[in-house]
Amino acid sequence: MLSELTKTPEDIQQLDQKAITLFYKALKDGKEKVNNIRLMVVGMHGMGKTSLVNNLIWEFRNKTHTQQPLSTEGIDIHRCKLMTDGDWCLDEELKRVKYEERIQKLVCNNHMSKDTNSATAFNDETANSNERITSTEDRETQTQTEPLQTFKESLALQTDEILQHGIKFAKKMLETTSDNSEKGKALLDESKSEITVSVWDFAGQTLYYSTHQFFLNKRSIYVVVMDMTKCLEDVVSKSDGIGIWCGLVDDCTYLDIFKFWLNAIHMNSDYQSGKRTIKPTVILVGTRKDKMKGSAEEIEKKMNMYFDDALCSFDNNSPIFEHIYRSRFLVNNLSPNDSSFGELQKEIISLAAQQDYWDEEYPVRWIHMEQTLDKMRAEKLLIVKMKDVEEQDLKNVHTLGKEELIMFLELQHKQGNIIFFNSGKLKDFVVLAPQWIIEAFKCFIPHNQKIEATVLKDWEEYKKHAILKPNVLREVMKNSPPYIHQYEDAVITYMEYLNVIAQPLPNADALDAGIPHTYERVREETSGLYDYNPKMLNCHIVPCLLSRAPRPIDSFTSPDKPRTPVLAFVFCGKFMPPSFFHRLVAVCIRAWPISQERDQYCLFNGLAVFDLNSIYTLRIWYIDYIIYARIVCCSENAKLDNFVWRIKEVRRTLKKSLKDFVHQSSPVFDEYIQCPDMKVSLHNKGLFRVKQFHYDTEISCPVCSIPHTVKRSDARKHWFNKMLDQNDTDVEVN
Ligand SMILES: Nc1nc2c(ncn2[C@@H]2O[C@H](COP(=O)(O)OP(=O)(O)OP(=O)(O)O)[C@@H](O)[C@H]2O)c(=O)[nH]1
Repeated sequence: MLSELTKTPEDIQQLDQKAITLFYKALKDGKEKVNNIRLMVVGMHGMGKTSLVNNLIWEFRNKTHTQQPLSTEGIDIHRCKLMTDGDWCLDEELKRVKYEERIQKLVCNNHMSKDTNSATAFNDETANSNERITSTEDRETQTQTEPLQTFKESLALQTDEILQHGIKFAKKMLETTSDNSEKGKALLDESKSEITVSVWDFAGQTLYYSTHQFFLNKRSIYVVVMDMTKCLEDVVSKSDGIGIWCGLVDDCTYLDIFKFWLNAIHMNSDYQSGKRTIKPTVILVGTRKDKMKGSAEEIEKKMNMYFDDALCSFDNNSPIFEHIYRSRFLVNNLSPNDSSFGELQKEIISLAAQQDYWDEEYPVRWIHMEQTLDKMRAEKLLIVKMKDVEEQDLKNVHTLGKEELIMFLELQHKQGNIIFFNSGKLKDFVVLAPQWIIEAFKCFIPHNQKIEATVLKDWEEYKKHAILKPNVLREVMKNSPPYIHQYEDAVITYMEYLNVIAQPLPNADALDAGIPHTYERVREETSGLYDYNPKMLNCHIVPCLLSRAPRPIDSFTSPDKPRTPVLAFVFCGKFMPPSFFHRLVAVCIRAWPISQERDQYCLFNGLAVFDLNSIYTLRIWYIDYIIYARIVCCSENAKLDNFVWRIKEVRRTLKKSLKDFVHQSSPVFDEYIQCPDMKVSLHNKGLFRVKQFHYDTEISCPVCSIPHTVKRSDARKHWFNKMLDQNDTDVEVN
């Protein structure tokens, strides 16, 4: 019943009962509506994103701001607040006042609640019913929660100090106003506003796709920026930043880039099929209006045609359309006083106000911890140890205690403000500035680092074969900024978690050569996968750097040897970021030894081979939006039927990993089997949707020269369970 009065954050509803009880207890001390808008400005390098962001923020537009934002090459984040006229100004100097006001409000509310106790009584009653549900668990949490009265008293003691600050602030603002500054007046009026906008200016690195899950989420409003002077079909030239684009496709066009961003937004949107939860969050913005020819009406029409053409390249029933907001904007960034910027600001706020998360309520007593994190950020800390956060918590007026602190951090993570995982080694760190993760990723990408002569040879091997030996890792760390190398453990842990790097297993030869067989087997709960950590093989592989071109896939298999049909994971919307394949390779590297040919790992750009045992190997490769897998036996006498349980296990590992990479519950890929009679595996030919065999016992093959059908039993042989014949559902193919 409490949730009828309180707009419970959706993220809370997904927590367990114990955490929910803890949250409601925290709410009893006061709650506040939180309306933070995350605005993600995305698009390719040079499209005009930064210029657009500058025109949206008062200080940048009027060039009054000298202080550099917390910035990395990857993303600039500006925290803004609304002024009375709807314009946005930087929030930095107001932060302290904002916290004080929020606390004052809590104190007032609590005083009032002494007189009119109905709401609290209701809360108490509901909480009591919660207590009844989880009585034993709750006793534990109760001991961690400071009594409400003590909290109120400690706040009351602080009230004077808070008011003093409030008065000081008011004076300061009046002084500004006496300078006839319109802005000063507006700020003073509006300092009560609860709406904040954090504007994220993304550089165009598609290479960092593995990290996008931390930035693109369902709690964001997106502005996708396109330069109206670039034709959709034009190939992006190297000087336009293809290095940054980094091989998503060769010869990629502006249309590819547009589609890349919309697909990336969709994949990270937590869209649930069937539940129709997509609400438009994407605003399309065209830049360089000044360079377009024609009347105002004509150029508006051209902009609409441009975006219509771009959107029409998606399939008819694509969910992408549901993300797109009806209003589009055309701007000239060189004209800061153009009214379109104000209109865009208003549209962003109104769009955010329509989202499910708008007006969600959070405990006011979390303000201190928010402030603590902000203070740490102000000290330019991008990442901190969890124990430091715990220490700070103890110093706060109201200590949250470990359990509530963890819940607070997990929710901050879900909102995209920090990165925090309460599991494995990751729980020892709190990433205060999510862009740190891009910095960490970047140090593994060779650029013009100065390399010690003693390491040069291994460095060259790293660039060529993506093998990161400990000395190269040390060198990479040495060359990185202090906030990276001082946190080397965290860098490695996060990069392993993201499957950017992986430690290989020793293969059978290495074991025969006397390398001890006792691996430390660590279950990383965060990845859900077993992570063998053979200490003696201390090197890592960085799959996204694999550049060696593979031989044709059929040179790896012979039609005369026992082999499974080709299993294909076909991505919906004809889009799969290459990083999905790289991450899958990382998972496989941890699961099975990498096959070797003439003492070289069989790892290529787009293809990898693993030893499942001494005679069976797994090949995985990808082309465009399809990932393929085939298991092959090198002994003519062996029977695949004797290996069936391992084959199914391999499929489950591949499928589960791909599912984990996608941050939404609706399926984004489908499983297909290639015609088992095809001698040579051809890309996107002779593929049969496995679920189709639920309805059909055989399907005719349109590809093979000799007309034939593919039988259900043949299609499902090896990779799938026989029981599928009866029990397969459309949701899960086991
Ligand atoms: N004529 C004209 N030039 C523009 C417009 N918008 C941006 N520019 C220019 O285009 C260049 C690139 O603009 P940026 O805003 O830095 O582009 P970006 O997308 O942020 O690029 P990255 O920061 O590299 O990702 C700058 O020289 C801008 O002055 C526009 O509307 N009209």
